[in-house]
Amino acid sequence: MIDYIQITEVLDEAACSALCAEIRAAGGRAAGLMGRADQKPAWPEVRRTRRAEVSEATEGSVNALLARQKTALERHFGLALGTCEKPQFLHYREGDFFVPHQDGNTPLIHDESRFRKISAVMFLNRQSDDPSPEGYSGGSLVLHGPYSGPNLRVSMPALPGSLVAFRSETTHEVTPVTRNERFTIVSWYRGA
Ligand SMILES: O=C(O)CCC(=O)C(=O)O
Ligand SMILES: [Fe+2]
Repeated sequence: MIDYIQITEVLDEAACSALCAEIRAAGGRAAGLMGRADQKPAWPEVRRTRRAEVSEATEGSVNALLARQKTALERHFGLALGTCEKPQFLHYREGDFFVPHQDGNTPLIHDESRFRKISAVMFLNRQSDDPSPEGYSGGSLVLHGPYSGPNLRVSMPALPGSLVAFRSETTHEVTPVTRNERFTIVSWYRGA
């Protein structure tokens, strides 16, 4: 089984549109991977997406929103959670993706990722196969079952304004965007 929770309507339509516009306008830079500071800044074979710097006010309101979801997530996952990492404001264009990976809390590597307990993704625009100008195609967030179990793949419903959360050790990927632009915000809750 893959354990995740989706909380709908954490952002309303107007907030989603404003965030997409701010992220698009910010331009952003190729997003990197967590790791040592001396590594190359981007890994286009592994992760291709832009990461935008938004205003302090926007980042502050997203931090507050993430803090408000904490109790529901603690209850769902049976974990005591602490603070969230600095949220990443992501802009995927056609062809952008993130290969299957874990965000942290695995016994694989001794870096900052070991403090991540719960990964959270907020969807800011709609995934749709009709050619609507606001929607995108492809770009599914897919969670994978653990390697010791059956070969499970579950696509998360990309409902704009919703937040999806899962344990950071869960393998997941973002399949390539095949049309238009995809906008998400991601962050990680650390343990208490
Ligand atoms: O954009 C997404 O849906 C998820 C991105 C992701 O997996 C990550 O940033 O670690
Ligand atoms: Fe991830």
